[in-house]
Amino acid sequence: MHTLKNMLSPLGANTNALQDTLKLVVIGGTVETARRISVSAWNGFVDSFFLTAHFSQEDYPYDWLMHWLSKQPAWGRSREFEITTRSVTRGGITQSTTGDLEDDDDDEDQESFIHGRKKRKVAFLPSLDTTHTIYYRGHWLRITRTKRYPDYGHGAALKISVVARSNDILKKLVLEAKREYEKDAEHRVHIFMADTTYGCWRWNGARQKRPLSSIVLQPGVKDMLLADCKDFLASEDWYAERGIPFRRGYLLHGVPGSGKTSLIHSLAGELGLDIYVVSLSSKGMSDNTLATLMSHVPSRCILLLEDLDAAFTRSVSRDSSSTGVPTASNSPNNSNESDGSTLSLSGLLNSLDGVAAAEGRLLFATTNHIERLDPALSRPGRMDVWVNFTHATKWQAEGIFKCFFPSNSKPSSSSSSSSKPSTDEKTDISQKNLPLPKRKAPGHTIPLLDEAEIAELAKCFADAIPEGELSVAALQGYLLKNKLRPRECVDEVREWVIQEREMREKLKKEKAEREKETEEKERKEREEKAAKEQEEKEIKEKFERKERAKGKKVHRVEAILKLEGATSCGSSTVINSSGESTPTEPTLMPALISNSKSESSSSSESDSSNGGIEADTEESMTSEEEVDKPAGGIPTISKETAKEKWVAVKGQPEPVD
Ligand SMILES: Nc1ncnc2c1ncn2[C@@H]1O[C@H](COP(=O)(O)OP(=O)(O)OP(=O)(O)O)[C@@H](O)[C@H]1O
Repeated sequence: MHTLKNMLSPLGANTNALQDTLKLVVIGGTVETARRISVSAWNGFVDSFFLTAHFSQEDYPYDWLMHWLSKQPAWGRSREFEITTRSVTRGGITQSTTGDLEDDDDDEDQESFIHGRKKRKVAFLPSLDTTHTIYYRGHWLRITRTKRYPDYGHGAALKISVVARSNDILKKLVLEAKREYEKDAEHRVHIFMADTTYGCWRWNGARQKRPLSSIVLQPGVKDMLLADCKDFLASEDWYAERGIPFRRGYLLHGVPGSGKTSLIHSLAGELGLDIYVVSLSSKGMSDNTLATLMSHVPSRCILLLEDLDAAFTRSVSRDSSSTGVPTASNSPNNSNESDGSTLSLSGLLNSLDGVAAAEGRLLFATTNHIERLDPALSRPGRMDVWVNFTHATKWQAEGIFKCFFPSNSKPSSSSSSSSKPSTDEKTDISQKNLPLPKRKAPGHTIPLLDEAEIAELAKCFADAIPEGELSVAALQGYLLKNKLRPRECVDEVREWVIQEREMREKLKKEKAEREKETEEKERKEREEKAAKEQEEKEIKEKFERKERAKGKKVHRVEAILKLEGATSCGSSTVINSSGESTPTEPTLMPALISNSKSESSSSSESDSSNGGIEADTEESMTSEEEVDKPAGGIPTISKETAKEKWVAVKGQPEPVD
């Protein structure tokens, strides 16, 4: 300090202020350094005593823990946290926590609406990049949530540290979180979609399970499928013993709106499996991407390939060279051309059952056009069970009517016989548990009819529905419109069927007209293209003929000059590629040069002397004559020479066309 004082003394009165500033800087720096040292020492201490577990968003334990954390009362007291009304986890479960902003006395079972909109509940979560401490089973947990790729909006990670001798506490924590997560996710089906950009699966939401009884199919179909799936999932050892790949494929094909997708969703709920959806025609799909996706499918899940035929409007051949690039003949959808999709059928087949393909999954594929599928794709081993979905039968119409209208559970005495479906002998076991009497009455008032009346109405409804003409989705649409008027719905159904028919006829006509117009347009385009091509061809031919004619002239002049050179004491002429000649000897040559040089002009003169009748295409003929008869008829060489020249020209080999 003394030295500093000595150094600053020449500065006079300002010295004191400067000294104070410097003192502050030195003290501040020392304090900050001490703080940093103590923080890093503390971190070192913590790291050496704490057990730390890391959880990545890409894996399930992250979801379990986030779900568990969202339920911890500690967040209600925390001074820094994140509030969200979005789904807390991949499970899409928004939890009512201690910090819930809604009234706590809201009945869980009661639907709560404000102005027709459902009230949103909020969840409290650990905020990003902050370390939170919560107490769990006699231990203090330090929890840090970070985002690894903030720019991409995903890739979060969780770090949990605890002071403990063994990692039992962390194991207990993860198990508890898993149990709670699974309990809450019990009533939901998780959907994952293929991300073709990154070649990974993205969680797309969790849907409420759909009861299998709400799917109305011909008797026995659902039972058969459910039993088959259950049997498969339970037979891993059986497959292993026989060396058969542990995979099973189901091909659901048929008309649109017949319940293919709904059935898969329902089966997933029944079997407790997640659904992994791949749209083969999506942008950027390639053999490699598909193979990567398939190799990351978990062992017990449903893998759904939607609209299988759509992918192969681009590639119908099993040829390994097939790149999936559309061709004129097999590509009705030319927009695929530039979508970057390079999926080939062989690529798909390899990813389905190649060495890297996942085992233990149930493969479901849907298509509206089974006839478009390559037999290699639908052969047993790839697609073991085929189910055809048709338009609604009367039996289905009756079933779906019963699904829509609840009845009070007391059957009337008069109707026990008529309450059975008309085709009672075909009893679908899964259809027995239709949720009719058990269903909770929603907010709006559906008149509760007794079972007998419902059965009667359902039968009348089915009678009015033509067999195999309308889709179940169309029937559902009609019933939805009349969901509060079961009786009127039946009274008006015949009228609706007529309207539907008319509408379908109209749409069919419009479609036919559109197709005709498109065809006409395409035909015109083809014709225009052909005409253009023809025109271009003609121009090219004309040009080539001209070129040939020029070539001939050059040859002939060369021949003449050679001939002349031979007769006139060895004088020589060099003719360059453009047909111009360069005399090396003056003897006789001026006349020859003028002859050869004036060829083009003489040609045009000759043309004009013919009154312009000879067009370009005839130019070669005219030129030939001109070589024999020089322009203006003035002989530039002697008769004898001309004769020799004629002989020489005729002696030239004709150029091959
Ligand atoms: N057999 C059925 N039982 C119950 N509901 C059905 C049935 N078929 C269709 N639906 C209803 O129709 C709607 C469309 O059904 P879904 O999407 O399952 O048909 P899809 O056959 O998969 O059609 P697409 O081939 O066009 O994909 C759904 O809301 C579903 O509830």
